[in-house]
Amino acid sequence: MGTVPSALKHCLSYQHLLKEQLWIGEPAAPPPAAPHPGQESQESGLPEYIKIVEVGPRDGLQNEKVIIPTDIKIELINRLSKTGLPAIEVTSFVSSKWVPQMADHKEVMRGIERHPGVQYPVLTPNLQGFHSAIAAGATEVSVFGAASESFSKMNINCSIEESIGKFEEVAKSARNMNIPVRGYVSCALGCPYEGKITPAKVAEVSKRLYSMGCYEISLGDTIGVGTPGSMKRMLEAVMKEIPLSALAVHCHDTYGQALANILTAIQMGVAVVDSSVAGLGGCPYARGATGNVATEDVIYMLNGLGINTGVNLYTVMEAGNFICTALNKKTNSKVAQASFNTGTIS
Ligand SMILES: CC(C)(COP(=O)([O-])OP(=O)([O-])OC[C@H]1O[C@@H](n2cnc3c(N)ncnc32)[C@H](O)[C@@H]1OP(=O)([O-])[O-])[C@@H](O)C(=O)NCCC(=O)NCCSC(=O)C[C@@](C)(O)CC(=O)[O-]
Repeated sequence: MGTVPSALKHCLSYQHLLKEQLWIGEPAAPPPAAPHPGQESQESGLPEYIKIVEVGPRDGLQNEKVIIPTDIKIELINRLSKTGLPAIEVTSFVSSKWVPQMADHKEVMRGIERHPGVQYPVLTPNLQGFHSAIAAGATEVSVFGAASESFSKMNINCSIEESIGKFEEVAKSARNMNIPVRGYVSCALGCPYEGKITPAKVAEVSKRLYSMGCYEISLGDTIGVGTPGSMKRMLEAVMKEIPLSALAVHCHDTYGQALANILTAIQMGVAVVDSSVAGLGGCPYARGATGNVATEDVIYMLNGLGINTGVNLYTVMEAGNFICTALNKKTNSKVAQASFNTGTIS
């Protein structure tokens, strides 16, 4: 390399490292038998396995200004189903007047190819949504509450107390049909209308969702304002009420803190992480909030920590490329940006 300028030297060696897959990570083999998230810990104390819940097709696409054709959504989900992801949130059974981007929920649900071992949850805010979801073939649903009164009102048009009543109806019907229910708590680290939310309020709403039978509680940093400090304080409060094995984190990346917040959560033992391919998304009721942390970036970090996810990073990047091309937008995943720029993926 005697005459190669130093900048180019750096570039060559960077590509060499990528080729060796030191950073990208070998396509991970799926875990031998679907382990319970967080069941085992590494010597470092970090979980051996982390379950990634892909929320891009719902949380990501609900926030796009244009209405995305149904066949593009179906193709995205079919591609994601082949990556090893254990759970892909498909759509929402909400009012099409409120969220027109999800109006084709039935067609999407009916159109996707389901892969064995993959869960396909959908959002259902009330019994009406639950019954439509089941009629369309849903086998898992999520209710979505908030730790902020104002956000609850803006998002689902009712108070926290009223929402709990609606979720209880969903949980009861789901129990009778053996349908698992996941629960979200939005504004866990801050609210777009009220600002600060106390960890005690997050713990209280989480406990109510868990007590009604939600098997997992996903704690949403809806507007991405959290920091590792506020994540730690919030989790400490919630962990007093709910077993760690039932907790997930759902971090938007508005302030660039999502990966740091996720690392904090997994250091505390949380073993379920929500993320969105290409970092798509936001929330229609949280103006300015950017997308979820990119799935590609989470897998890259977890690969580097030696944590198994069973997910193939390359195929997720390809799915990300597919949807970004369809939307004519740039990926928000730093890992995908770096890999495409260096020609590792073409
Ligand atoms: C919750 C509702 C439906 C209440 O909506 P509402 O207007 O209060 O409901 P209503 O019971 O008074 O009924 C009014 C109309 O809505 C219909 N309706 C009633 N329920 C349904 C339903 N399930 N599906 C379809 N239609 C429904 C109902 O049939 C009726 O229709 P009309 O007679 O006027 O023609 C409404 O407020 C809504 O759709 N909100 C949208 C909520 C939403 O999707 N938000 C974004 C997802 S949450 C999120 O992104 C955060 C999360 C989960 O990612 C975590 C985080 O980041 O924090």
